[in-house]
Amino acid sequence: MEKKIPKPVVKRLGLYYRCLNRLYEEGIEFVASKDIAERLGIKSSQVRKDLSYFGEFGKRGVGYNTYELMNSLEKIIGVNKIWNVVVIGAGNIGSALVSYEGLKKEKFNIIGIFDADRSKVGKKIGKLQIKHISEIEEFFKKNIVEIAVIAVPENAAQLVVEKLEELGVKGLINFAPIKLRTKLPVEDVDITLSFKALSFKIERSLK
Ligand SMILES: NC(=O)c1ccc[n+]([C@@H]2O[C@H](COP(=O)([O-])OP(=O)(O)OC[C@H]3O[C@@H](n4cnc5c(N)ncnc54)[C@H](O)[C@@H]3O)[C@@H](O)[C@H]2O)c1
Repeated sequence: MEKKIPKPVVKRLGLYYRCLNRLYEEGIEFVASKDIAERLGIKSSQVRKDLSYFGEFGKRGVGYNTYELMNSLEKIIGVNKIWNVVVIGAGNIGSALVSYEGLKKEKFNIIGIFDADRSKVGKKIGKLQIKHISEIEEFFKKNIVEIAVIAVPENAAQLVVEKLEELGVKGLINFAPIKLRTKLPVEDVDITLSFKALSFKIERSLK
C-alpha cells in the first residue's frame, strides 16, 4: 500500500470491520455504505471515502459483498494476525483487561501480566499468574511480544515505557493519564475524556 493512510481512517477501519462481522453473522450478503454509516452513526460519504483508500470494493447499486469486504479489511488492519500482549500493572485496570475474554476473540492475546508489588506476584487472574516486573527481560527472551498495556500509576509509567522500548515492544496502549515520551505508536485510553465528551453532548441536547 503506497498511500499513507491517515490515523483517523485506520481507527475507523476497525469499526467497519466489527460492523461487517456483525452484518455477516446476521446473514446480510450485500451492504451499502449507507447501512454501514447508519449503524456506526457516521456519514456514508465518509465510509465511501475511507474505503476508497484501498481501491474499489463496492459495486454501484449493489453495494459491497459483506464477506469479501470483511476479508479485505482483515488483511489491511492485520486482524488475521494474533497479537501477543503483556499488561504492566495488575491493579484494577490490568486485572480487568486480563479477565476480559473479548480481546482474545479479536486476536489480542494477553500472555503475561507484571507488577512491582511482590504481594501480588504468583496470584492468578484467570489462567495467568502475575509475574514480578523484574522477570520481564527473561519473558521477552522467550516470547514474541508486540503490544504492552500500561496500567501502572502515572508516576511509574514513563520508566516502564523506557524499559519496554528497550525490550523491543512494538506499540503501547496507555491508561496512565500522562503523555508518554516514546517513539513507539501509542493509543491513549482516557476514560475521563469520554465522560467529559458525554456530559458535553448531554448539555448540548438539553439546550
Ligand atoms: N481505575 C480507573 O478507573 C482508571 C481510569 C482511567 C485511568 N486510570 C489509570 O490507569 C492506571 C492504572 O489504574 P488502576 O486503577 O488499575 O491502578 P491500581 O493502583 O489499581 O494498579 C496499578 C498497579 O501497578 C503496579 N505498579 C506500580 N508501579 C509499577 C511498576 N513500576 N511496574 C509494574 N507495576 C507497577 C501497582 O503495584 C498496582 O498493582 C493509572 O495510571 C490510572 O491513573 C485508571
